[in-house]
Amino acid sequence: MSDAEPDLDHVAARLIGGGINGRPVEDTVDLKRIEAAVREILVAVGEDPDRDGLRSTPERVARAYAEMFAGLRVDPARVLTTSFEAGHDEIVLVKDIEVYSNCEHHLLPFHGVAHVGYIPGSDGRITGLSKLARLVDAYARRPQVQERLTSQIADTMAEQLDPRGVIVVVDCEHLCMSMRGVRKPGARTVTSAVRGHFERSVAARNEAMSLILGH
Ligand SMILES: Nc1nc2c(ncn2[C@@H]2O[C@H](COP(=O)(O)OP(=O)(O)OP(=O)(O)O)[C@@H](O)[C@H]2O)c(=O)[nH]1
Ligand SMILES: [Zn+2]
Repeated sequence: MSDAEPDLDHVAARLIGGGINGRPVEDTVDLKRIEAAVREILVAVGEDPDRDGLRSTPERVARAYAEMFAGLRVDPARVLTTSFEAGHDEIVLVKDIEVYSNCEHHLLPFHGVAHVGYIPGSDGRITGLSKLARLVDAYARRPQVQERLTSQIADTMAEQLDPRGVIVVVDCEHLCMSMRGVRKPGARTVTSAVRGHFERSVAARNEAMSLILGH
């Protein structure tokens, strides 16, 4: 057992509020393999992986990757299991949830916010607000594309909350477009996914969008 494993358990457990799908961390994250790969990359770019500043870098990167990709070890459906009786049948919206993810094309970060809303089902049951932010994390902490991140959040809410409608808007800057390649810092990508009532009703979509935009 390496020293890092309890940390990984802790990270994954924090993401979902307990449990990591019953699978031990060492089944899903091979820290030693990441370390070896990072060492290879350092050699390949012309660095000396044994110089003072870089000696612990492969190990640090392995731990960072395990944290950034902890969502791969989380069952997102289990994040939304806490629900409360509230008799609320209007929009519930959590906005400006910070998103940190990595694009699966370049393994470079994309960063921004998610706005996540739903209209409870006919039983009026609601979920804990923090669980919506945990759900965003569970999908963001994987190699991702923003479109899939957006629809996965919406689909899991639609399946688990049995709501009348779901709306998810994600607004991010992709570092693969800023610091390399086309080099357009500041360009933002906005994606949305609507389910149920929000698909059918322009008025409901407009209401949610004005809450998101703060009008
Ligand atoms: N649709 C979508 N594209 C993404 C996302 N993240 C990165 N990309 C894009 O993925 C594409 C990969 O394009 P490729 O031509 O295979 O790779 P590349 O030569 O590195 O492309 P450039 O970034 O244009 O230099 C780029 O256009 C990226 O901007 C995302 O979340 N969604
Ligand atoms: Zn990219």
